[in-house]
Amino acid sequence: MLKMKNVKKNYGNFQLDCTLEVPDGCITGLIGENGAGKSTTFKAIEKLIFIDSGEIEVFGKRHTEMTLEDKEKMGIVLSGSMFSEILSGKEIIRIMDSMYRNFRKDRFVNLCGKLSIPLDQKIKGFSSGMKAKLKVAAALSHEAKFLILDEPTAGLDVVARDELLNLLREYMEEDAGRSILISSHIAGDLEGLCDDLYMIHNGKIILHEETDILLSNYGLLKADEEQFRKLDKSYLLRVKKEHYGYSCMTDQIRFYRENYPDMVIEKSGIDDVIMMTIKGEEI
Ligand SMILES: Nc1ncnc2c1ncn2[C@@H]1O[C@H](COP(=O)(O)OP(=O)(O)OP(=O)(O)O)[C@@H](O)[C@H]1O
Repeated sequence: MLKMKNVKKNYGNFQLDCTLEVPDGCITGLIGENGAGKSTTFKAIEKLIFIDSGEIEVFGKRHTEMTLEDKEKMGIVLSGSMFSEILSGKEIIRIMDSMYRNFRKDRFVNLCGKLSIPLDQKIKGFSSGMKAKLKVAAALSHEAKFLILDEPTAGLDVVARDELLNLLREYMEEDAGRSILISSHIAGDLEGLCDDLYMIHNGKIILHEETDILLSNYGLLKADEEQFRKLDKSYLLRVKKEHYGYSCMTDQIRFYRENYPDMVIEKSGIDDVIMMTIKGEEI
């Protein structure tokens, strides 16, 4: 669905250098802290900015060869506001209808009902959660094959976030050929949804892994100085000095559990993997 190869964009001290892929039928997540480069990556895909170098391919076509029809097959959620505040939900329907040949008004109205978005009110009266939900309802209403969702859960409470993630799962179930690229700085949102995850830090992809593997094979070893000295370090990815000795991240938790039964070894959550990848040192 999407291939990005060495896509570079310079903004003064910041340089994006991104290589990633979203396979057909998959949900791929992009996780990174504020300023990591998530929105810049999305804007590059959506052709909202010029890139300095690199290659982007969407729907098997080079970016430069994309037609208006191809663009209509992308369902986009931008991180900032997308619709003018003076518009009402009903006016959004008119705009969407004129923009997308495949706009499904009944679907949009139905989604807005499900998400408690009042279509007769102006957007300026919406809460930030309602504005976030409106953007997703619009992206899901024109038969897009590829959803590109930049922080769609930002500003949502736990219940609304769950509702929205369920809508995305349903959208994928309707058609096996659809794909999603979704960003968040909340790992919990993405781990229950995505097939694979990329982590971006300072504009660079620092880790790419299937979510199942991240959750089943990655672990954190807590070793004192003596344990660390004797430890087989073949399968350690990152090490960090701690007051008790060292915390070590591995993607072979079974190996260490079998061979070091006396050591404290915990499964790592995605937040741990992010922390260790950023703060830990390579071994
Ligand atoms: N138009 C621009 N001009 C100059 N610098 C920019 C511009 N857009 C983004 N940047 C810089 O690029 C870097 C990455 O920003 P980006 O918005 O991609 O991060 P992000 O991961 O989406 O962050 P957040 O989670 O805060 O939205 C930041 O340092 C930002 O200041």
